[in-house]
Amino acid sequence: MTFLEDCKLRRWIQWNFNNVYISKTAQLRAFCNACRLRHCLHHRSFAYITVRDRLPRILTKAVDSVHRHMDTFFEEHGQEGVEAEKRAIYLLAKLRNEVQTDKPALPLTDGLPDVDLWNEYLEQQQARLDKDEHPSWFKSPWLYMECYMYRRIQESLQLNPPMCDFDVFNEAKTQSFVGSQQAIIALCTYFLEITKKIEGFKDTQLKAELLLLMQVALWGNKCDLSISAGQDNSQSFNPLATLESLKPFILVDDFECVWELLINNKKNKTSETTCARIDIVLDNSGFELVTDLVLADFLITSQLADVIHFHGKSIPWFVSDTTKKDFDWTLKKMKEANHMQMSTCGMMWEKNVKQGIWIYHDHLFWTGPHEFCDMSVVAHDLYIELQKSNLIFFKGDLNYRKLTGDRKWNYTVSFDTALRGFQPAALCSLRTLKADIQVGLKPGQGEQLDVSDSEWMTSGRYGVIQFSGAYQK
Ligand SMILES: O=P(O)(O)OC[C@@]1(O)O[C@H](CO)[C@@H](O)[C@@H]1O
Ligand SMILES: [Mn+2]
Repeated sequence: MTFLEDCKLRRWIQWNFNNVYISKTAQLRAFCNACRLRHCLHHRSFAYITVRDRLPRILTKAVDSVHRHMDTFFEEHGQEGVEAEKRAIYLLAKLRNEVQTDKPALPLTDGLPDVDLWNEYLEQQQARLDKDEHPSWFKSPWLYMECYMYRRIQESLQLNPPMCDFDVFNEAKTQSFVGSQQAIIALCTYFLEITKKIEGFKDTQLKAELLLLMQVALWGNKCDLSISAGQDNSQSFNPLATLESLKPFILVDDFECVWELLINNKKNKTSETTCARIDIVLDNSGFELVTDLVLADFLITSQLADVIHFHGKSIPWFVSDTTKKDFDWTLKKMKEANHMQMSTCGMMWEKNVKQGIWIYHDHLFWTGPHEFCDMSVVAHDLYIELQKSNLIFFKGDLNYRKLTGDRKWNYTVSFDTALRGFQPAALCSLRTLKADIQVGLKPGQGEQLDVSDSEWMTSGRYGVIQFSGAYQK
């Protein structure tokens, strides 16, 4: 086919696609292929198994959590509280039925500030389908529907005061922290030993400790209650003891890029006025949050950073993601711990917050439906804020899916390409693989893993330290 013929064919396909002259199913498949978003159409896909099995289990646990709270609510709010809980349980059970029977997604009605954004997104999804078709749990993009479920959980509570601030995942998150005590003690003990000697450290020693603590923060991402559908998966052993054995499971290791950026920043700091800022887009509370706080403290103590900005979630999200309440509770529990190393860290961290060295944000964008390449338009204020950073760490799998748009990329597509223009600053993903999407691999690397370990993309056994530095300020 000549170049001219190829161009004509492409124009014809595009014209047909735009003019919907192709059958509905072919259109939907063409839509899937064109945007390569992952839907649940394929009954063996991880997306399908998630929506069919895991999301209903998470909703059942949410109902159980509200149920278990009934007595407390009666004591606090009397019969009005009990009635509110019953209505919330009804809405959660209705949501579970909608998921299991592939009902159409519904507009939100709870009046929270992001309602219009969510409902406009729903309208955009609808506009891509025929009039008699509707965005639904098994036919619409997995990323959107999974985020939408957590926003509907919030609606179930928001519509029934005084349930608005109830966190259906709170028990699971606090249990995850309590169950990880030994690992937290081991990590804090190690970290405090570093802080005693760090003044005399050469750059090579700083580099070695940064690598170690970034790996601890990477593997801390295994402790995620969405993948376990709420089943406890605390960190039960010393996280430092397994780092060496886990190294082969790091599929992309851009640590050197991160180190070069940070140490050059530190050396080139012109004056005391220039402030080296690092942002951490948080993921799960519990043990993973503690690994992030230790990493953040190391970045300050080593003078690789002067200020750390944390970004958490504004509502309970993907079961274990960190909210402001979780962040504050974790610092308080650390400080109150009856173990010296934990309480010492907790007091240091509370001081960092009080002195403005650590700053916490929870922009609504992080609990919205959008991929990160939409941020500069949908949440321009947040994009501008992130442009002030020297380096942004993105923790976890959901952030990785939103960074790369949850497309079915080929394994060897570059990370920069998959970001599709999302470049507020240099960024580094610390992610354990728990969804079937991965970019930036070497030729043959993904195919080899397909053969050696069929679950390599979803088991959480593998991880990446993946950097993108080409950005326009
Ligand atoms: O972002 P995290 O906590 O690392 O993982 C979130 C997660 O468990 O939830 C989704 C599947 O339900 C996937 O994105 C991923 O498996
Ligand atoms: Mn998470």
